[in-house]
Parts: sequence; C-alpha cells; structure tokens
Amino acid sequence: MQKIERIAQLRDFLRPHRERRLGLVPTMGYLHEGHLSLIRQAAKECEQVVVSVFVNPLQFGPGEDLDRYPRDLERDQKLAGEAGADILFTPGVGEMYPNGAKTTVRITGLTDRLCGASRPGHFDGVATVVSKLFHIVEPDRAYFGQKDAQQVAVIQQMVQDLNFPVEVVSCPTVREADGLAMSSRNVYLSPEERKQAAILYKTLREATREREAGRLCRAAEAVQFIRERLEKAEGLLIDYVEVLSYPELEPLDRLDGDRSIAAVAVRLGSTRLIDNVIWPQEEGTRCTSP
Ligand SMILES: Nc1ncnc2c1ncn2[C@@H]1O[C@H](COP(=O)(O)OP(=O)(O)OP(=O)(O)O)[C@@H](O)[C@H]1O
Ligand SMILES: CC(C)(CO)[C@@H](O)C(=O)[O-]
Ligand code: BAL
Repeated sequence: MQKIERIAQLRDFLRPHRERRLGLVPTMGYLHEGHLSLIRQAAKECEQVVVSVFVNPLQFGPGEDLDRYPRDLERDQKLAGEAGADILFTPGVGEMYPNGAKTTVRITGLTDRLCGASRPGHFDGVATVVSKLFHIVEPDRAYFGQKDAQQVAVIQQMVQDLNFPVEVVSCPTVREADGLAMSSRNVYLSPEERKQAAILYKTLREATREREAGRLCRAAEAVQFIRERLEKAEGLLIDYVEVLSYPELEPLDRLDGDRSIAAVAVRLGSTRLIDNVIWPQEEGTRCTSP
C-alpha cells in the first residue's frame, strides 16, 4: 500500500497501469466499517483501488465542524490497506485548491432539498471535489455509500451531465448493532446521545414495516409517522423529515408507485446525524453516463 500526497505523483504512479480496472473510494477519512465495505467492494471488482482521504473545506458551511472533524491518517492507512486498497491519496488543502476555489461545480434541482437546503453550498463543495478527484484519478468505477443517498443522486446526475466515463456504484449502509448508521461523526456523541441515536433507524424501520403492511400509503402520512416518533425523543432536534421520489428527490403523493426515499436529519447535542431508507428496499445501485 502506497500513501501519496501529490497529484502529479499519483498520476505518474497510475500511468503505467491504465489497462487495469481502477476503482476510487472518496472519503474524508477516520475510516470505519462503512468506508471499509466500500473499499472491499471496490477491491472485489477492480484490479487497482485508490482511496482518497481529504477533509474538503469547500463542503463545510460557516460554523460547521471542519476544525474538529476527526482525523487519524496512520490508522486510515492500516485499515484501508487491510481492506484491499492499493493507494491512499491524502492531498493537503493547498494541493487540491492551490488557487483557492475559483471554479465550482453546481448541480441544480436535486440540491434544493434535504441536506442541500439545510447545508447551503454543501453539494457545490462535494461536486467540485468529486469532479476534481475523477479528473485526477480517472477511475473506471467510483464507490459511494447509500447513507449519503442525496450525495449519490447528485454525483450520478453530475456524471451524466458532464459525461464522466465512470460507473457510480452505491453500496448499502453499514450499521451498528442497534441500527445506527456508522459515521465518523458518531464519535462526537456522548454516551447518552449515542443511546438516543438508535431512534433514527428504529423509526425508519417501523415506517418501512407500516408501509409494507399497507398502513402508510401516502408520503405525508409517512412523514407524520416518522416526525411524531422523533419528536418524542428527548434532546433530539429535527432538521428535516422528508419522503420524496428517489433519485429525483421530487415531492410525492402516493407511496405505491415509484421508488421513494424516507430521509431524516437530526441534531443530538452538537452532532448532526442523517439516515434514510429507500422504498421498496434495495441493495445499492449502479449508474454510468450515457
Ligand atoms: N455507514 C456507512 N455505510 C456505507 N457507506 C458509508 C457509511 N458511512 C459513510 N459511508 C460512505 O463513505 C464515503 C465517505 O464518507 P465520509 O468520509 O463522509 O464518512 P462518514 O462517516 O459519512 O462521515 P460523516 O460523519 O462526514 O458523515 C461516502 O460515500 C459515504 O456515503
Ligand atoms: C464524497 C466526499 C468524500 C467528498 O468530499 C464526501 O462528501 C463524503 O465523505 O461523503
Ligand atoms: N458524508 C458526507 C460528508 C459531509 O457531511 O460533509
């Protein structure tokens, strides 16, 4: 496993191996089983795997947790290597944005809702850095987690619109034993908040069961069902609860037609957590540009 910090060095390293199928797993580091599942999937499908670790300042808003975002490159290198990564790409901010960030990639529409609405500019930052990573690495496949379902939809749209020759693979959300979606930010939770956090997936699962039993037929009913339960949880502040079409993220009436997403974002103390389920339930998707 090679750790590379410089873009030019990464390109030199990859150049002689361009005939090999190359997988990219973009991350912000502090790796956990969720990330490792993406790396293992990439290693299964690709002959060479690049994992990027870059805490991208562009996707953090003012007052967000850029400065305290957890970091441990040494541990990331060990875990990524064990999971099957060949290269850990760890550029600094100056390497990625030597001129500041004068060029921005913006996907409209899809980014108006959910985290796009509650974190203005977030997806501009994500799309900009992911398009840079696609240009730098030129992967055949790129792996993302369904935990960040809106991010997957946004990247798929970007790949189609900008004709990136890359297949976007979305992988199922990996969860703790009590159902909490793994996230680097879970380390911010106090022991009490950590217990409370299980309510997110518990509620989404209950809603899924109700929908499958035919007792939740409309998006508005599902939103109300989820909201009512989350509102009862002590110390938890709802950012959003939405049920939309997926991946279009358009408002929906009935739930028995198109694929939909039930997505939630909450605050527990100083920690913002997100989770979602896709209805009908599925195990990740694949999408290539036309
Ligand atoms: N629990 C998980 N299961 C599957 N994929 C995940 C999980 N958590 C993160 N990922 C995916 O890993 C990639 C890198 O995510 P990131 O480094 O932001 O991790 P994170 O744990 O989601 O951190 P954050 O706390 O910032 O949400 C993204 O594609 C993300 O969707
Ligand atoms: C895709 C990503 C690595 C871009 O910074 C980030 O948004 C993330 O970790 O999900
Ligand atoms: N996993 C999404 C990255 C972010 O929250 O900034």
